[in-house]
Amino acid sequence: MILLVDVGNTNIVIGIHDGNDIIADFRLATDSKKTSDEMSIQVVELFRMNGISVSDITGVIISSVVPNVMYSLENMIRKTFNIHPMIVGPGLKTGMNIKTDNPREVGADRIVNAVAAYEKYKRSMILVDFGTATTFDAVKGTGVYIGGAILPGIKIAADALFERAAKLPRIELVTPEKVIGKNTVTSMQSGIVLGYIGSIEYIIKLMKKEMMEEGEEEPLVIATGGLSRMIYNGTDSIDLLEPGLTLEGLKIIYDKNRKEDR
Ligand SMILES: Nc1ncnc2c1ncn2[C@@H]1O[C@H](COP(=O)(O)OP(=O)(O)O)[C@@H](O)[C@H]1O
Ligand SMILES: CC(C)(COP(=O)(O)O)[C@@H](O)C(=O)NCCC(=O)O
Ligand SMILES: [K+]
Repeated sequence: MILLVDVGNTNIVIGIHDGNDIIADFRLATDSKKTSDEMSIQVVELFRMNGISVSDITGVIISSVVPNVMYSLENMIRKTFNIHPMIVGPGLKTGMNIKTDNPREVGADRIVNAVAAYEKYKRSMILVDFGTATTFDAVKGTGVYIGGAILPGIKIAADALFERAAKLPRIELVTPEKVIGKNTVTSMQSGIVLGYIGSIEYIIKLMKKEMMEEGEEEPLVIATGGLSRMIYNGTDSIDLLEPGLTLEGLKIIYDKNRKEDR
C-alpha cells in the first residue's frame, strides 16, 4: 500500500492506496509546531481506527506547499514507516510540461492536480482549487501547463472582513437566498459568497477566451479543494467536481517514479 500526502496551508490530507483504489483518507490540521512524534501518534491512531497496519505501507509520496512542516513530516514518515518518501519537486518526473516564467515556483499541489486531471480527461482544461488560496490552472489540450491565477481563498476573504471591521461578526459561509441582505449576517454572506462566485465566473470567462484565442477548444472546468462544493453548487461555470484530484495525482506521479520493486 502507498501513502499519499498532500500538505496544504490549512490541512494535511493523507490517503492510503491499496494498488486499486484510495481506500481511506484523513485530514490533519497543518501545524508547523507539531513534532514528528506528535504527528506519528495521530497517524498511527488513524491507521488503527481504519484497521490498516502501518507495516503494509511500502511507499510514500508527499507534495507540499508549506516548507516549514517538512522537517517534522519527513521525520515522522521515517520513524513510523521506515521509508524514505518521494517528494514532488525538482528531481521527480511529473510528466507535465510547464511553460511558465519559472516552472519551479509553481505550487506542487497545482502541478499534481493538473497531472491527475490531464490523465483523466486528456483535453484543454481549467482547474480551480478552493483551498486556503483559490488557484486557477490552465492546461492545453496537448497537456502543456501554461499558468493561471491565484486569489485569496473564500475563508481568508471572510476572515479579513471580520478581523478588520469592528462591527462585522465571523459568519458561516453559506449561499444566501437573496443578494439584497436584510441584516449584517445575510449582507456579508451575500457579498462574500455571491461576490466570490462572480469573481471566479469572470476569471473562468477570461481564461477560456484567452485559451480559445490561442486555438484551444473550449476548456473543461474542474473544481477541487475543501471549499469547492459550495461554489460548484452556486454556479454553472464549473463542469465537474473532483474532490480527490490531488491524491489521485500523487499516485500517478508515484508510479511514474518508482523503481522496480521499490
Ligand atoms: N471536507 C471538507 N468539508 C468542508 N470544508 C472543508 C473540508 N475540507 C476542508 N474544508 C475547508 O476548506 C478550506 C480549505 O481546505 P483545504 O482544501 O484542505 O485547503 P489547503 O489545501 O490549503 O490546506 C478550509 O477552510 C477547510 O476548513
Ligand atoms: C497558491 C498556493 C498558496 C495554494 O496553496 P493551498 O491553498 O493549497 O494551501 C500554493 O500552491 C503555493 O504556495 N504556490 C506557490 C506559488 C505559485 O504557485 O506560483
Ligand atoms: K491544496
